[in-house]
Amino acid sequence: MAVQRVLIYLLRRDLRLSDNPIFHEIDRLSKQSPKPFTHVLPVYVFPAQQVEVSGFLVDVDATSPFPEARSEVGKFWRCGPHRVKFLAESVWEMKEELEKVGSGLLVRVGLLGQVAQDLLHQFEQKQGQAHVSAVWMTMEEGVEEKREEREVRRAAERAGVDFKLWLDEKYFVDDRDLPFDKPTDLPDVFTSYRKSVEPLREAPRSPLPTPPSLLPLPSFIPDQAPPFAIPETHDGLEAALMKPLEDEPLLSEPPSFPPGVTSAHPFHGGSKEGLGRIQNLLRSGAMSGYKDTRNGLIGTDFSTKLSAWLALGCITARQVHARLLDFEEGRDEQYKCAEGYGKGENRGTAAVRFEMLWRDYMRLCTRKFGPRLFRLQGFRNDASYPWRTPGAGEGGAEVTRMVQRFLVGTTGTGLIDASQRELFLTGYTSNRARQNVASYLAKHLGIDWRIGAEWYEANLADYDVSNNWGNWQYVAGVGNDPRGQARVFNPVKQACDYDPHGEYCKAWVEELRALDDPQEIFQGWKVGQDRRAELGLEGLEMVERPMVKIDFKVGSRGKGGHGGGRYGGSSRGRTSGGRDGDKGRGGGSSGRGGFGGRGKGDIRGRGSGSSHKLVVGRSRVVDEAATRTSTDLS
Ligand SMILES: Cc1cc2nc3c(=O)[nH]c(=O)nc-3n(C[C@H](O)[C@H](O)[C@H](O)COP(=O)(O)OP(=O)(O)OC[C@H]3O[C@@H](n4cnc5c(N)ncnc54)[C@H](O)[C@@H]3O)c2cc1C
Repeated sequence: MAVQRVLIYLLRRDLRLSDNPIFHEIDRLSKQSPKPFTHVLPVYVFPAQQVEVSGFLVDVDATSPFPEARSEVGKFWRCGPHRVKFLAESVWEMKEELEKVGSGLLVRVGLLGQVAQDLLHQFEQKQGQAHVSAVWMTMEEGVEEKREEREVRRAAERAGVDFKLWLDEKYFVDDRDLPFDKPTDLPDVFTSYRKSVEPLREAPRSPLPTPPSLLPLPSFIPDQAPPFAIPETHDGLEAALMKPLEDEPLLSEPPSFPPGVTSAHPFHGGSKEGLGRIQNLLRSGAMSGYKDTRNGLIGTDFSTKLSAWLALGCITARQVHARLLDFEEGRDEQYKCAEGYGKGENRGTAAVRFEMLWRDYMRLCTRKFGPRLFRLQGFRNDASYPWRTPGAGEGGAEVTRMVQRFLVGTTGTGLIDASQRELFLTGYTSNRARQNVASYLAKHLGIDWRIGAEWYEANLADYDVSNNWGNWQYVAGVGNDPRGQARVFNPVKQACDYDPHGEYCKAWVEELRALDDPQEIFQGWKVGQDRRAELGLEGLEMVERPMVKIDFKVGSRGKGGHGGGRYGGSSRGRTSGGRDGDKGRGGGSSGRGGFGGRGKGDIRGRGSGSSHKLVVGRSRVVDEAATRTSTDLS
């Protein structure tokens, strides 16, 4: 029997068959004679430093050889239940899709470099039967991801096997079309970058076709290294990934899912649902209305909700763009009943392209600044802010307690508490809410913004290293925001603008449902002592001891309108100006278990009792003046 020439393809955040440069190339090469490879082994590795893999242990006595996948500052699980589920679904669908085209997917756990080394070693033992000709994978940004690439390269070199790092073509503007050569040439202001690649509608390349079939798996399939075992079903896989998170939940006393509320992100992982979502948005008209609804808070359709599929590479930005073009040019009859069909680019479709360019930009910033993405001083390398840190130092205990309340959503500021509970319970919260939460932690509380970024990493279904850490930096004032520390969101004013009747806050913060006056919903502490018992608010820490009292006169606003359905459903967000280009863009570890594990995740907790005015960065006190600043900016 002829020796099989095997290509190993290590999948990462490129979990799709269509518009995938590696599968496309495999398909092309398989038509050549002689073929460079006779067999292909696609492999997905759950990376042990990012995803907790102890749930795959088979032997009860076995101890995981890997440290727990916990964040650096807060010690949170790095990949919480919502992303675990979305990821498991995406990986499993990838496996099934590959099986349909004559291939398959090998699922493994461990450190990518070690797994690669182990696979290559096992193949070496089978010299007469199969020979690995090459290892391919796509390139990612991020410190860990780069380390993984170096380790896989080294493993391949040691085994005398070719290694190739591919560009993952999942972004809007292809790297090969960037108007600069070196990462350091990326402008530090988004607008300058945007202008350099405009017109956006002409910028992306066309998606690559889906291979109709693939070369088969090799006849020898290497084993998973002990002490782990890989489940053979999707349910088994998800259960193994969930186990450590269930044994030690992110919060010991989590908020419960409030009655009558539906998730704004009820979606599942995998390309099929992602691509279907783009079509639904176009058919329903939601894509065309996006510019006007994107600052909404309630429902599935105020924004695209494409982020989680984009983050894992289940879909690509240029697939979104291609479908927008089909709609705009009137080339796809399925959209013909939707407003704007065949009428060219509209405000909504243009705005979606604009946001996808932000995603590109954040990724390019990671490439430019490397490890500074994760540093407290940020891209700006600004060490001037007196960040407050939890832990043993002076005032550290109070900060620890504040962080616990921030995580469970009992701060006393309605919008922040609603968003934090929504995030924890559903794995999603809107961009508007994210901006406010980040600004609240970093600027109103002056607390180390990395704790917030880590909490988002743990909870977001759509976590993306560049988007998350880049946006946190941006809002915290240490990233690539030309306005830096001057940009502050007043979450009370923002609630008035984007949740004028308090529907969103009441949906997620059940304790506030007895209230009608938005002024009280957004700032529970404004409810008079005499009414607290009657309204069931007596003894609530968030009402009696808000972490900060952020003033804003509700009556002074009055934009009116709000997002439709009560507590969720498929309503669209309210129409509101929001930002315009760059202008309004806003916008000490506690040991194992971190804050959530030990915290009294109490809705009616005792708390530190401290309620204080805002202390931020350079001793700025956010008051009426800052409120005005916030009004101007967002
Ligand atoms: C503090 C903070 C943390 C964030 N963390 C993440 C994260 O981990 N992963 C993530 O994908 N996005 C993150 N974002 C960006 C943004 O909030 C989400 O992309 C968006 O809310 C996802 O919902 P959507 O798909 O409906 O977005 P839409 O409004 O429909 O936007 C379409 C797409 O454009 C991209 N996009 C939109 N806004 C941004 C932005 N500000 N920066 C970069 N790309 C953007 C996303 O890929 C999104 O899917 C963060 C924003 C903030 C302020």
